[in-house]
Amino acid sequence: MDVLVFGAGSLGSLVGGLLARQHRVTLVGRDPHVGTVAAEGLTVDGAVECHVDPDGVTEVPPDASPDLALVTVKAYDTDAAAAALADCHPSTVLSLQNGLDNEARLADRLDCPVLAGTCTYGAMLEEPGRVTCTGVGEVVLGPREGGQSPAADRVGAAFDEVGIETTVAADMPHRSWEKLAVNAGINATTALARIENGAVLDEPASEVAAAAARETARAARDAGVDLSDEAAVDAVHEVAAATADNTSSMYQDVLAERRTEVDAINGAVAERIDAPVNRTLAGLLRAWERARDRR
Ligand SMILES: NC(=O)C1=CN([C@@H]2O[C@H](COP(=O)(O)OP(=O)(O)OC[C@H]3O[C@@H](n4cnc5c(N)ncnc54)[C@H](OP(=O)(O)O)[C@@H]3O)[C@@H](O)[C@H]2O)C=CC1
Ligand SMILES: CC(C)(CO)C(=O)C(=O)O
Repeated sequence: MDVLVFGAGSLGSLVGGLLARQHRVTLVGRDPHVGTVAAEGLTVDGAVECHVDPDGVTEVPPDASPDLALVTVKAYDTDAAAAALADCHPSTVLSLQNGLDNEARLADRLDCPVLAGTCTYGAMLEEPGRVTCTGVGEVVLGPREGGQSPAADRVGAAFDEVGIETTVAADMPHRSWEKLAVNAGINATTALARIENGAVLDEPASEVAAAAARETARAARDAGVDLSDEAAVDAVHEVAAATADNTSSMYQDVLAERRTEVDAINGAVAERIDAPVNRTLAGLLRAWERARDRR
């Protein structure tokens, strides 16, 4: 399979690197990382290890026509990804991003099947040319509207072939909303309280996280997806326990003074329904982002 990874930072480099064990892969990202990959190859270390030689470029090549375009930019760069991919007419697109609506925004601009995905692998770009797998998890993917499709089966088989733990799912709307509830509960709470994921199991953080997850479940039901409050809160507890020592991606962003994905997570819930907890969490993170912009 000819795979183009748009947004070869931490996650894109890990998944692209693993796919490059069997497939022809082009990493589109930033220098000096992609230049180093082009010159010296990509090293994957940590929980999975390999050295591979994908192409590394800063723009989608003019002659590209990939079988699969993998979107791994942050949620706030999704529209730019869609614009860049529109010219190369990929046969299939898969988003592995966190946050709501990434797939819908890609589908608005692209004339091919857009698959939804969730990913619980952990990845960290340590230095140009080297990405660490900080935890083996699972990729779940399928048609964004639910059901089955030949495109989802083909991509699932390509991931399986290189040893990525993969499930092709017929209920992606439910799974995407459940992942959103986990991120809505854990990410902003940990970023604002400056705690590791495991601390979300204890009061008073647990009540904040559970309230954000329950509101997310209500927004899911409002959108026609059957996610109960109890299932959403259970998912937060399961993930917080399984990733107890993790610094959530939003807490990492705050520590590194980077923009967060709060608009696509808590902000997206508060945009859809009256959700005071998510609105407050989003407001506090946005206030921090504004102060950061002024510094
Ligand atoms: N890292 C992880 O373990 C996991 C991440 N995710 C999700 O995956 C997504 C990506 O996360 P992550 O990999 O950590 O993020 P990164 O910021 O590490 O990677 C995204 C990369 O894409 C680059 N990029 C953005 N726009 C362009 C462009 N127009 N052209 C070329 N390169 C571009 C960014 O560069 P620049 O910063 O310079 O713009 C950055 O290097 C997020 O939605 C995240 O929530 C999900 C599960 C696990
Ligand atoms: C699952 C979780 C909460 C793991 O840290 C995550 O997706 C994130 O940090 O963005």
